[in-house]
Amino acid sequence: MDSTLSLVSLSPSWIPHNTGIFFLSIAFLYASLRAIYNLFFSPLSSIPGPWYAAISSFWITTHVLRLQQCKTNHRLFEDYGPVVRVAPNKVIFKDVASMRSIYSVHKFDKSTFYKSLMTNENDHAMSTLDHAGHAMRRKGYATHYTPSNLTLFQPEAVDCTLELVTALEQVGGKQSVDCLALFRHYMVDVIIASSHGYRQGALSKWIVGVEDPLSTAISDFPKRGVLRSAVPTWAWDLICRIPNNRWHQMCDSDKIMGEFVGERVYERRAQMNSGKLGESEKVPMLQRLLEHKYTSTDQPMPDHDIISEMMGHMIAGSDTTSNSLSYFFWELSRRADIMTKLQAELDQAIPDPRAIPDFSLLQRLPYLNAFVKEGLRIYSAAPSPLERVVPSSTSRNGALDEAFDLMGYALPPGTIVSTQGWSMHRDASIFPSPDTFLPDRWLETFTNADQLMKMAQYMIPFGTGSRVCGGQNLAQMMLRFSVAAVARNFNVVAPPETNERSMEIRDSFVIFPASMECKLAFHPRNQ
Ligand code: HEM
Repeated sequence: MDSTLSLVSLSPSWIPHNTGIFFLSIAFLYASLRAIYNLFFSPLSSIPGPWYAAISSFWITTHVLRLQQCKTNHRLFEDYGPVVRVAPNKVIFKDVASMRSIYSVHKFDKSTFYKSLMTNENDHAMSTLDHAGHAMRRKGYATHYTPSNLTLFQPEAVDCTLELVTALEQVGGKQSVDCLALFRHYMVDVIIASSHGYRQGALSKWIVGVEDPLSTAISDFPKRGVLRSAVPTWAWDLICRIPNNRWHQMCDSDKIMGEFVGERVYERRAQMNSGKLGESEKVPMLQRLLEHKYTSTDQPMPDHDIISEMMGHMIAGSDTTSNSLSYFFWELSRRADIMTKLQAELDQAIPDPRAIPDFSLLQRLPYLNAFVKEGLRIYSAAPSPLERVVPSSTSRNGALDEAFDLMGYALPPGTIVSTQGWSMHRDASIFPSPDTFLPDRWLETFTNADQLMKMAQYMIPFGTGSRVCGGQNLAQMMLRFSVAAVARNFNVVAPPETNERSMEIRDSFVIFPASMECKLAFHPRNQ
């Protein structure tokens, strides 16, 4: 009894008079104990990496916010080897066998990072985390992007590309154009043509200075996402009220796209219901989704899922392709040697510069293909860590709490694990002089078949495994159409403001130039 009393009477003297300091001390003690646990006692303690990355996520977050995550991770691989702990619960690796195991064999679920890519406050294929839920969604759209189905949309792709050439001719090299915007509008037209089945005319509007609100919304969406994830909901509602039209437009980008797609969904459903749509082999993706039934429920795909899926493809397909193209042409503007070889091949293959050949012919042009592959190696649009989560069991017999073996390290369930294209594509043992843009490394010779196969295994510009880019065939087609048509018709010149510094790569899942623009002049060639 005495002792209890003395404890009670003693306790106030244990608590510092200032409660703020008391709670700060508790927080500090907790953080220190956590840091000690993370550093010395966590199951990930034996994995190489800087100590400051192991104790908290703060360090890697600063690099994410500085838009330098890929380069930072790459330096870590150089310093610590192919497996690195980058945060208390995050491990990155650079290894082909582990990559196959995680993305293709075990098909780990995605990390919650992907929720930041949700559209219309709803999931689409890319943001669906779990494997089963994703498989159901992917089934709805996958056939749209098969090579044979895309062949049906070649006329639209060619039309859009000819419009691109005409637009550049109108400018006539007299002034430079921002390629990020130019190719975004081009890709919006292509994607809308194949997914909705009509011409948006975004590029023709842009070239005469008329805004296309849909293209603006697509470009605003990622910026909105970054802001949206950084502030709490109540603060988001407040900052969206800042009285500025351009600001409102950015805040509303998700809504603008949602309304655009929503209207088309209801319109097309009405046409389908009234039997106005005849039988046709050429079916836009929207119609495919409207006819799709989820296998788990045998119910039609709900409209809000269709809207989000359509929006997801607009976002996934436009800035990725346009940013890659901008970097491809920037490279051509400063590498006369490459442009000369490319134009020599194109001049022969495309005698009439305005007659864009069939895609099957472009696929057979060795230098064009080598150029695109090298472009996707160095300027792959999404070279960031593709995060997955170690599940509670990776064994076939369903044993629980089994650690996953990653190159000799046991990763417990819940660990976030990833590889990044940036580093796979810059592995010097596979790609000699990895930072040099060298299309010739991809050209077949009598002796390099093994080397080419190895290089192909390390190439993941479109991701890999069950979550590989759904639109990669469309992207591959459009990269070839646009490079062939533009390089056949124009020489590319970079004005002084477009230089190493302005084009330095920043990454926020997708890459973009530090200056947020890529101005280039396209001078018509003397044919
Ligand atoms: C150069 C252009 C492109 C690049 C570099 C690229 C890259 C990628 C990557 C790396 C992923 C995988 C993300 C992950 O595993 O976490 C992905 C997913 C996806 N991409 Fe692309 N992409 C491009 C163009 C396109 C186009 C043109 C479309 C369609 C119009 C598209 C639609 C998609 C979709 C739907 C997904 C999600 C796939 C799924 O989970 O089912 N992409 N893309």
